[in-house]
Amino acid sequence: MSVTVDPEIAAGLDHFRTLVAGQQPVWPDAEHLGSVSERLAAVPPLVVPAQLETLTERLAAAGRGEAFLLQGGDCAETFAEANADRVRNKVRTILQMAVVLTHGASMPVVKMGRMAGQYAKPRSSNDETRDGVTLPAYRGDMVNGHAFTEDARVPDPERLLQGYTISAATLNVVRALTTGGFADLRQVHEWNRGFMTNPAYARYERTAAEIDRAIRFMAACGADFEALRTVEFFVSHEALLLDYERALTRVSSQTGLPYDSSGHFLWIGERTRQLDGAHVDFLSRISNPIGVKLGPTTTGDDALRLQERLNPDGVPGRLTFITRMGASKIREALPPIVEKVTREGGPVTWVTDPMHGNTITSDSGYKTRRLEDVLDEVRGFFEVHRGQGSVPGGLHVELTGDDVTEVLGGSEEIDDAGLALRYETLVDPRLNHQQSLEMAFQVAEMLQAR
Ligand SMILES: O=C[C@H](O)[C@H](O)COP(=O)(O)O
Ligand SMILES: C=C(OP(=O)(O)O)C(=O)O
Repeated sequence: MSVTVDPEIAAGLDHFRTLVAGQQPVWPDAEHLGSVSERLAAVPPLVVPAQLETLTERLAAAGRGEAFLLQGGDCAETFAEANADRVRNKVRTILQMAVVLTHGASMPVVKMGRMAGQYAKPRSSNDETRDGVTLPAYRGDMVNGHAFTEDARVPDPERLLQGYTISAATLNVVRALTTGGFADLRQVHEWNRGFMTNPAYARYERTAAEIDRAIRFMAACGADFEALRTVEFFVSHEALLLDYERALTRVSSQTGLPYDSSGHFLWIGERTRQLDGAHVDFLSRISNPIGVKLGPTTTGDDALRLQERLNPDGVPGRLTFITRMGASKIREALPPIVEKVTREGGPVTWVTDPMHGNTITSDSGYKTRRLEDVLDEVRGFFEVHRGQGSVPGGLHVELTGDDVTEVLGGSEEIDDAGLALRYETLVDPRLNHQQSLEMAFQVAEMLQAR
């Protein structure tokens, strides 16, 4: 008698439940979580396997130095800001940065949002205390509310369903923008409209004028520009809430492989990358392209073991290491890691996150970062890879398309007093639209030198 084994069980997708999972909310009602998980297991996927294969190829190209990954978006997306304006502003910022990079370095740019799913956050502390009152920390809109009240801070599984719905709606806007004409390269001037008063925008305008001229020249030569109408755009988030990620995982009837349909690219954070932990186990079993954040305490052995565990077959583009060392540490901390993985491991796409190792508290008490530190870490990243003969394959940044004042510096010289003007993030500080463009111009120069 033949026995049919459920493909999800055969793939060991629930093995992570036997392991330690860091940074999980304490859900007050296990039955409620169970019923939400069942509902999520039946919803349509947000992404499909063919897109994941394409992205794996793109990331492999970035790993070989034939493309460059630009991954950006909010630290913590919120449900309230999942509206057309905010999504459009972020997509536009990424498109503008990509234009600057492509133009400056003649390099295809793989465009990816930290978007449509970035609703859960790891925290340094489980609690937050204000004026003698202690409540559970805010862990992202997919877990609890940001308001400092007892009710809001209780983790609520219904938020997982809301997160799915809002991810779907966000993805819908992203698709409409990237395939419906807004992202057409012939709109390169239009994206800058209303932003013309500072040096980064003026510089962007000159780049746009050159691109425009080149397009008009090619059009006059009879070139077909239909391909410029749409852009390939992927979405990503931290795979933190394993109950959600597991419920969104489907086994493809075509390939027989499990894929997590919650986003194209998923990463594990610095706080949950333990080799014997639940997150590494779960990500080792899905076939999406995946990333791991590596902080300054990572050893070469840690990185090598992760590479062996998460990409045992050495598939190019499957694994991205996103290093986030801090500007003052990267030049010492990164070389031994790159050396070990390059000498003894399989293919890896190396990406820099110059945000998370450079967080400081300003004198007035804001959690912030200095743009100069952020840029210095990117510079260090390029220097280390040049020294090691490896490839700096991409940039991962926390940014917004709006004129917030959360990061110090830039040509508008945001200082400590200026932070108060428009400090809106619920967790970590993001580059604003103009700082993002400034960064793109500097990174384009580094890429050109590469
Ligand atoms: O985005 C990264 C982390 O979630 C964040 O830095 C944690 O912030 P905390 O130290 O305020 O908890
Ligand atoms: C938490 C994050 O980063 P890290 O894991 O690098 O601290 C993040 O990118 O939101």
